[in-house]
Amino acid sequence: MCHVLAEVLDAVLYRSLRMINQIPFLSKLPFWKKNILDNGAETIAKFVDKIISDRRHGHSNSMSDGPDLLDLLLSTVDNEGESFTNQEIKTHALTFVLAGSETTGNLMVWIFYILMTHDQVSKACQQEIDQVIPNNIDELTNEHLSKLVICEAIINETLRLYPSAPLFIRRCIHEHTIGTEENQLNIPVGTDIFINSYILHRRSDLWPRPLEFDYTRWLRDTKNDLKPKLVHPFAYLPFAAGSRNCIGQNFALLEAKIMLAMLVQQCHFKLIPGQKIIPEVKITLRTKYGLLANITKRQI
Ligand code: HEM
Repeated sequence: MCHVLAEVLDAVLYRSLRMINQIPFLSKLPFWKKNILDNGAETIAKFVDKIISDRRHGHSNSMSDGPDLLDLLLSTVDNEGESFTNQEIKTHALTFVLAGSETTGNLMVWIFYILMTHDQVSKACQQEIDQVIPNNIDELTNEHLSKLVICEAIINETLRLYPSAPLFIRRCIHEHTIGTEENQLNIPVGTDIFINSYILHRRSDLWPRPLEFDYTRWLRDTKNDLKPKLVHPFAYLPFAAGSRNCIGQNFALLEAKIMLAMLVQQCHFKLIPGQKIIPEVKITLRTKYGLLANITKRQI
């Protein structure tokens, strides 16, 4: 299934970047990886149908302590007592899996790439975690997590240099004219605009020393605990913005902080030398050839 998903994501990206998916007439023609998209979509739909049907008939259970997302989707009713249809459950479940797994997974890869290549960052991170989190703890509490300010800053800075979802599209609903008097650009209603946060986050007019990994730019004010103000409200868009921004952003940041804290507390990571680390966009921003590390248990 992973192989099919990867192929479909690849086809979606190929078609979106060539504007094929955005033009209804072109999107129906049997070219440009359309067969991969159609066959893949069918395979994935069957796979998810089976998961839903197994859960409905009690052949599978939530693997967490309480109900999982699928249980919630199956049991939710609206004000009129109507449940979600199978199609709606399938769409929501798939959206959450697709939007929530590769993005956070790739964020963790980039965080560990930074830690393994930036000694000072790694030391500061480990020191903070060792200070805040007792060795024998089973579960992190909110109190522990809110004290991990360096971890928070490292996550923010990693998402600046390596935003895991670097491309998103917005459609213009009011005509706009942007640019300078000599160099004006008119954007008519209906224009699809690709926003590239990878480039946005590296703009030297918005970020001092834009290519340098400097987590201290995100450290909160020690007196009032406020985050530093951005030079422009839309200078930083790892989770997009507006009414269709990432619904899972708070969950993702919390999940990333917990994983970072537990892994750094328990393990030692060393980059295997001689690797080419090249960022590649396949819907999400990943390392083209993976990231190999030696992981050993820390003596604590
Ligand atoms: C580091 C992790 C994550 C990043 C960088 C990220 C980024 C984004 C971005 C940029 C969008 C906007 C896409 C667009 O407008 O086309 C988005 C949408 C979305 N994300 Fe995330 N995301 C992350 C994690 C998650 C998680 C963990 C979940 C779910 C548990 C999630 C669920 C969603 C959903 C459902 C949408 C669509 C919202 C809508 O259209 O109204 N994301 N995400």
